Amino acid sequence: MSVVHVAPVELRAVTRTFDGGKVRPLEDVDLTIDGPGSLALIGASGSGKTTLLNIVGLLDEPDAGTVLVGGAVVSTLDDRAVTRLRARHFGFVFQDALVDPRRTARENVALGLAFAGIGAHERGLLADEALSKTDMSHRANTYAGDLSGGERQRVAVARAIAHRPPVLLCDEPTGNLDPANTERVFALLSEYATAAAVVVVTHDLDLAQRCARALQVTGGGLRPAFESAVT
Ligand SMILES: Nc1ncnc2c1ncn2[C@@H]1O[C@H](COP(=O)(O)OP(=O)(O)OP(=O)(O)O)[C@@H](O)[C@H]1O
Repeated sequence: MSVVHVAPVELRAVTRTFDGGKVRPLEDVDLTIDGPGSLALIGASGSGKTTLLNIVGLLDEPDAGTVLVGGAVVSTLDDRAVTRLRARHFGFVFQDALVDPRRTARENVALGLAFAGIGAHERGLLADEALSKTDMSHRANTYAGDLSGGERQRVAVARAIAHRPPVLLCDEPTGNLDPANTERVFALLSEYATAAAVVVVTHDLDLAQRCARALQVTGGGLRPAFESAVT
C-alpha cells in the first residue's frame, strides 16, 4: 500500500466537558499527530480516551480550544466540508466490528469506500486490495454474519484502511478478540502505521508498549505513559 501524506491533526488547548461541566475528561489538552507511526492512548476507564479519539476524528467538538487538520481550523468549516474531511482523512475501527452481517465482506468494504467518496469504478479494486492486506481475500464473498469474530474485525480493518486514510483511529480494536486474533489485528495496524498515523485506544498495556508513542489520559490531561518515575 502506498505511503499516504499525513496532514497534521492538531488539538490546541482542547477542553471537553459533560453534564454541565461536572464531568471534565479533557482540559486544555494539546496533541499533535503529524506523521506515520503508532500512538497508544491508555488510561483508566472513564478517563477520556474515547472522548479524545472522537475529537481527533471530528466525531465530536470541543467546548473550548481549537482542532486543526492540515492547518485548517475545523470549527470554521461548514458541515459538508467537515463530513468530507472526516470521511477522507480518517479511518475508524471500533471494539465491535460493526460490519453489516447481511452483506459480504467485499460489500462491506465497498460500502465504506462509497461513504469515503471513492468512485464506483475504483471501489472493487481498492476493496480487493484491502481484503488482501488483511488476509481476508478467501472470505471476500462470505456474508459478514457467517464470519468468526476475528475475521469480522479483519473486515472492519479492511474497510477502515481501504481508502488509505492518513489517520487511522482505533477504539479498543482488540477488546473482543482472543490472543491469537489480537496479535493478528495488531500486526495489521502496525503495518499500516509504517505509512500512516495509527492511534489505538487500548487497555492492553503490552500492546501499548509496542506502539511508537504512548500517552496516558488522566485527570483531564495527557502525559507520556511508561516513563520511569526516576529521572
Ligand atoms: N455523551 C456523554 N454524555 C455525558 N457524559 C459523557 C459522554 N461521553 C462521555 N462521557 C463521560 O466522560 C468521561 C470520559 O468518557 P470516555 O468514554 O471518554 O472514557 P474512556 O477513557 O474511553 O473510558 P473506557 O475505558 O471505559 O471506555 C466518562 O466519565 C463518561 O461517563
